Amino acid sequence: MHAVVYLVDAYDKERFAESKKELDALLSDDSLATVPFLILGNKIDIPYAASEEELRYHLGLSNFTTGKGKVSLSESNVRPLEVFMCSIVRKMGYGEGFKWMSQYIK
Ligand SMILES: Nc1nc2c(ncn2[C@@H]2O[C@H](COP(=O)(O)OP(=O)(O)OP(=O)(O)O)[C@@H](O)[C@H]2O)c(=O)[nH]1
Repeated sequence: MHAVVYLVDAYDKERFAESKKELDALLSDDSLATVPFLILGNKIDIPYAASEEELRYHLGLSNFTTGKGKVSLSESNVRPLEVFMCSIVRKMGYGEGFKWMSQYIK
């Protein structure tokens, strides 16, 4: 596997704990230890949806993301991981996420 794209419903706040549990299981999977993780917070077209900061907090990623834009991690042992907010129905946000992720796929 070259990458993981993890799509979270940012509107479904009651299930953030469940999302965190699933994500933690993937993050601790040895076979995925070096692959980039793109976390997408979907449904931001709905006003009640969580903000990026809120989603990071609930998924336990507040101090864990590696930076947007071009961040070279090849010299380090750090796994690329970033959160991008999106609305799939509005076709927005995820393009930036996939672009970010593509720089880390060998
Ligand atoms: N408002 C909005 N609705 C969306 C978006 N993306 C998908 N949906 C809608 O969400 C519905 C799919 O429901 P979800 O609950 O997200 O699907 P799921 O993840 O397969 O189901 P669960 O595992 O039960 O969460 C469909 O009606 C989609 O049209 C989005 O960006 N904005």
